[in-house]
Amino acid sequence: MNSTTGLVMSNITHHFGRTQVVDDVSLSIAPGELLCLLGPSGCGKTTTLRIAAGLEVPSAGTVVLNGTEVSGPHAQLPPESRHVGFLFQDYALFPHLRVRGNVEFGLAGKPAAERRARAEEMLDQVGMADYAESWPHQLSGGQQQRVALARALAPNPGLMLLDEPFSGLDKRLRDQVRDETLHVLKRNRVSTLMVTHDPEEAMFMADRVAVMRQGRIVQMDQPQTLYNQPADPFVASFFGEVNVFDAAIADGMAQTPLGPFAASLNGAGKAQVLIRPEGISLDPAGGAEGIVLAARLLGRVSLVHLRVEHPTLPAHHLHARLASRALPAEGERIRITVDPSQVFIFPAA
Ligand SMILES: Nc1ncnc2c1ncn2[C@@H]1O[C@H](COP(=O)(O)OP(=O)(O)OP(=O)(O)O)[C@@H](O)[C@H]1O
Repeated sequence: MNSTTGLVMSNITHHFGRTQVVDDVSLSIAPGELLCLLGPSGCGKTTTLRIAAGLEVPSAGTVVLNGTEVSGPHAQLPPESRHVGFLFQDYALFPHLRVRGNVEFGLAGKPAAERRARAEEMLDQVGMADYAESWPHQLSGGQQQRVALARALAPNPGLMLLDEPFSGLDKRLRDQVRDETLHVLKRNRVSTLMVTHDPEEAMFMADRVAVMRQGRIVQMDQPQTLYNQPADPFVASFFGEVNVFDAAIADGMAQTPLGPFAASLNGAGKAQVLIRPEGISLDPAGGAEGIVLAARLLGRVSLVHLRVEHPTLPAHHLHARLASRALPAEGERIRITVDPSQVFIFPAA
């Protein structure tokens, strides 16, 4: 990417007192790209976003925004000079201003007619044009969040920063507002850094995802690459439950109760084999047999608890997610097969 556009954060490190919470983070966001920081609570996502915003001064490293150093040895610009837009869970609308006044707020200094036209354009984009004269307290949570998005985008920021912006909404509304937000951000081609702890949300929103753990970026790539080629067990299991087997490697194969799987690890030794529940399917010709302990329809998929036995390896309790709605009976013996693309083998920890 051209280093004069978008956001470039280089070797960012940050300490609170003696605790290091961001550890040598480097990332870049191209114009119009949406990058999600994804990770468990306390891994340093929000601190990284606050450093990009100018709300936190990093202990070391540089932040360059659209070609200008905004944080680093030569400059430390305050948030209001960075031309960034914010959308936070609790970034409330100004209660004393009507919806129109809220959206016009960031346009101070522009002629009144221009402010009004821009506010109307943005309210129209987020489907809130009919509410311009409403007060914030008259709106639902989802409507307020749409107005907050219009307000943040109205000044045409060079970067949008979103911190768990949908977590205050209930699930149904969240899905809808999330979808609308993605389309509005993409239509406006604004570079966006978003923080979430929800892998599904990251995959829904992001062009690329940076998975963070203990202040470091563990893997940064397109969502499908993270899902299909996770760098380590932490990334693999962050995208959903996995069945875990401790396995010995013999002749390049990891030995599990579900059969051997080709392992490209060097030499013999011990491995950790992770198998996604959706990688297991019923197959009368399958090579492994399981006893059904329980089976539940979860909606679009069924979850089947299986006990798998093996002549020489310990028995294993595992979960299979089946697309089928026909549930096997408790106690039934079924044959299963495993999709190798849903099997990940790493050296044992
Ligand atoms: N102002 C502060 N002073 C001291 N410690 C802080 C401060 N802000 C955050 N921390 C600590 O830094 C660590 C990283 O916090 P941060 O908010 O960046 O993580 P996060 O990944 O965004 O987690 P969460 O989703 O829970 O907010 C945490 O251990 C947190 O307690």
